Amino acid sequence: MAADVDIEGMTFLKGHGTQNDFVLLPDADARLDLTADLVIALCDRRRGIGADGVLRVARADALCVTGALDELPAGVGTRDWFMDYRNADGSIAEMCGNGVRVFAHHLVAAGLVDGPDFIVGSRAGARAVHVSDADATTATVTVEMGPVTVGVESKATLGDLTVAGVAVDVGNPHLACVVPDLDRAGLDAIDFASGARFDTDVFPAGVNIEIVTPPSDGVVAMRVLERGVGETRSCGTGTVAAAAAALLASTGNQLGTIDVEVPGGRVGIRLDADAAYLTGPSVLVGSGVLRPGWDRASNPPRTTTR
Ligand SMILES: N[C@@H](CCC[C@H](N)C(=O)O)C(=O)O
Repeated sequence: MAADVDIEGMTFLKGHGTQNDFVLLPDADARLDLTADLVIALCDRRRGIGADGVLRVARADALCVTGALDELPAGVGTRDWFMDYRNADGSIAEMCGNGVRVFAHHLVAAGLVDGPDFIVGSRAGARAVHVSDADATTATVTVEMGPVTVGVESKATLGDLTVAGVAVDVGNPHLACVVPDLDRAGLDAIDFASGARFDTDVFPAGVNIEIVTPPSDGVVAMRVLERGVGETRSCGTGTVAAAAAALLASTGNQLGTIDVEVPGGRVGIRLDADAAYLTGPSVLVGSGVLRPGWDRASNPPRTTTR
């Protein structure tokens, strides 16, 4: 099947999970040619809809047929709904924890699944979800996030601050830096605007960087610089990485439960031996239709005022 659907006239939805926001494109048969340029235009907060990323809602087998996927990732069934995730810069990432919650909420709200428990496909593999308290606008979603692997120690430099952290694989790469004695005021003051430097030998495909306070009363605070996006108000996989690093730093063991506060809200994390679980909100803000010519009208000819 060829990519033969035009973005003009297509329906979209806008949603967010703890203010990590997404444009959802329902495209069950994966007929849209979802290029990097198109993703960049959609995510642009001035000339597009504006978002941290795009979630194409497609059947897994259709993505294989059109070549968006080379093969079905581990555990994903041919007819599973698949979250075809793209970062705002057009790059493809393996997983998005906030995105999965919003994606699953949309499937329930649109009547595309039978019950509250189902599988969502991602490039990192199958993710089991449980959707509760769902209406057309809000829901709470728990996602089984797969195994979490803590790797080597490494460092990141943001502005004039260099911090130590650990590599954490949550299906996508993270450098989670728990900074001793860091409080919320100190976290707020860190310069995220100029990006970060990190060891490209450790992270050849780039990395998401979390700066995290030590746990206090079962809660950590976190800010994140996302690969392919910049600073976002939340990152679901990042909260799992932060939880594992914080538990490891404070107890010597990455297993347990902890809440993670991000600028966009709060999520709960449980780390078991074989998998992590992320519970948090989803909000479907609205939907609309992309008008003819919107993607060509970004640079209209200048008009002269006399
Ligand atoms: N915001 C997401 C993560 C999105 C992918 C990430 N930027 C990457 O490139 O790995 C989340 O909620 O997990």
